[in-house]
Amino acid sequence: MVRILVSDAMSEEGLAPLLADPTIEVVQKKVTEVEGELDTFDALLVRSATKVTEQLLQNMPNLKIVGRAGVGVDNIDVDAATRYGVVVINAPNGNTISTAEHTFAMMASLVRRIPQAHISVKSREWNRSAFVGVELFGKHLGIIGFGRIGSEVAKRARAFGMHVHVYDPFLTKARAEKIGVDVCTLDELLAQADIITVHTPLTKETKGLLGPKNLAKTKKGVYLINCARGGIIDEQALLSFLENGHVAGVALDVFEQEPPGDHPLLSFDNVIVTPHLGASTIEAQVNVATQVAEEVLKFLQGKPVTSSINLPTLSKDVYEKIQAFYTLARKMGIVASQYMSEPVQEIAITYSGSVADLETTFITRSLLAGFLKPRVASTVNEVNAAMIAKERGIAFSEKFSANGNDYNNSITLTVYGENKTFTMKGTHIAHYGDRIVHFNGFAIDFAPEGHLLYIQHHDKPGMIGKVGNILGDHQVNIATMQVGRQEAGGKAIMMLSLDKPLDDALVEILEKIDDIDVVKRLEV
Ligand SMILES: NC(=O)C1=CN([C@@H]2O[C@H](COP(=O)(O)OP(=O)(O)OC[C@H]3O[C@@H](n4cnc5c(N)ncnc54)[C@H](O)[C@@H]3O)[C@@H](O)[C@H]2O)C=CC1
Ligand SMILES: O=C(O)C(=O)COP(=O)(O)O
Repeated sequence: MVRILVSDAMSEEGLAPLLADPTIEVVQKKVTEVEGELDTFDALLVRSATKVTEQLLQNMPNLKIVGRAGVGVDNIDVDAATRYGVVVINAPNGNTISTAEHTFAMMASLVRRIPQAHISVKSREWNRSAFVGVELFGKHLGIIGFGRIGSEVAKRARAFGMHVHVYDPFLTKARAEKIGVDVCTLDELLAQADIITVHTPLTKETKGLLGPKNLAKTKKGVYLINCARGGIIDEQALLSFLENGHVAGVALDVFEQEPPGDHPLLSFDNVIVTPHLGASTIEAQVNVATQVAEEVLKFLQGKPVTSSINLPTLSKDVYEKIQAFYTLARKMGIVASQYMSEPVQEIAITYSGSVADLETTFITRSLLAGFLKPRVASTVNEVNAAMIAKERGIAFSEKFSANGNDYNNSITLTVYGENKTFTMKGTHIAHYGDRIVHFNGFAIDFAPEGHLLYIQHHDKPGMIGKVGNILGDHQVNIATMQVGRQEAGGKAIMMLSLDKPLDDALVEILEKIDDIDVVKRLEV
């Protein structure tokens, strides 16, 4: 039974695919309520409240995937998750419209002082002159961060007759032209805007983006809005610019600390606030929960996920094309790692023929994961394979060749060790399967599967018989046997597929046979 912990409030309708699956148990509780059983969960679904720290990941050794029902993953230690081989996915567009609408609601509320007027009337006052606002029409709106939400805000602003200025260092000219916005530098935006709204993620670069220096560059009487992440507008700096009257008003949905407690910003009449409600609509919550539920389900069924933060993104089409090579590469990695039972410095992979045209990042990661698996105690998979290889000083490279070298497709793997170099070549043949067609300098043809026994010997009459007799005497059945040699009477190899793994004693007996140089068990 797969166990999924849903530790923040999530739409039941969205979670339906998981709740309906009889092989899955969904536990909807806070982390603190299940401390004794954290090691039993396979998946963790969160919103922004749960902090997925390295400590929590350590306490959940069975965890395979974290699903964020929303956009921001700043509450998840993605680096640590990657190190532990845990996939992190989010639901990137389910709450875009809701957050853009909330931003706009905040903007209108801010300039027309609706929350303040509301409190006044509820207090039985009728003070029309105290709540004179300004129009949005004709004003200059500065949007910092022009991704999904920023661009939806821009559409709405244009419908209100506003002039839109955008700052986003990663926005391509082509996209800006297509949307028809005025792209400017941050300084230009700060100087021109009557209202500034931020829609970036919280990163090292955006933390404090609107701090004392940049706030000083804004127009006197500017309005500021943050419906993205607390800290993009520096709260301390904001206090002084409100105190000196430079900033006319602020709308905040998010805070550096949530909840903000008794924060001095809350005392200002011209600061309006909501408790991180950007994504809090029925529609957005169904959308994001559905997106993560479907993705987690796919992942648990071994299918590719499309919204991973720490894995290359794969569409279903691409996955179907690479699937066979992904499996072949994994097996080649496992075999090579056992054959090269010594420290290695470099793994070079050449993709030839039809496979060279495919998205190979994932195939390479699969090969690396296979290679590292027998060597590392912790989980190793496509998420962390490249990182673990780097940590262990193993360089890897990919080369591509249109020519399949006698095969429609092939993957050639060369492993450079401290004392020797090992090469193998594999191919995938439709309706036939994975074959290793070159091994350690010998042409051969075997399936990289099950309990394999590799023997390197001198090409002499009777060698096959000797090996066969010893295995037979010890009740080890040989399922298949392939042989290869470089030249008659020279070096030769046998690759046997056995019905059960060989024990150490039998390996020693085989090693003692005259003219046998190498005996290696390869478990795939
Ligand atoms: N208040 C709420 O409940 C919600 C808040 N959010 C937050 O809104 C923010 C934006 O979300 P999306 O639009 O979906 O993300 P997105 O990834 O589509 O857009 C972010 C944009 O910021 C830009 N950017 C990155 N670094 C920048 C920098 N240094 N300066 C200027 N631009 C920069 C990126 O190029 C990108 O275009 C995120 O922080 C997200 O967590 C999202 C949903 C709900
Ligand atoms: O999606 C995001 O980034 C949000 O900020 C929404 O947060 P929430 O899921 O409402 O806690």
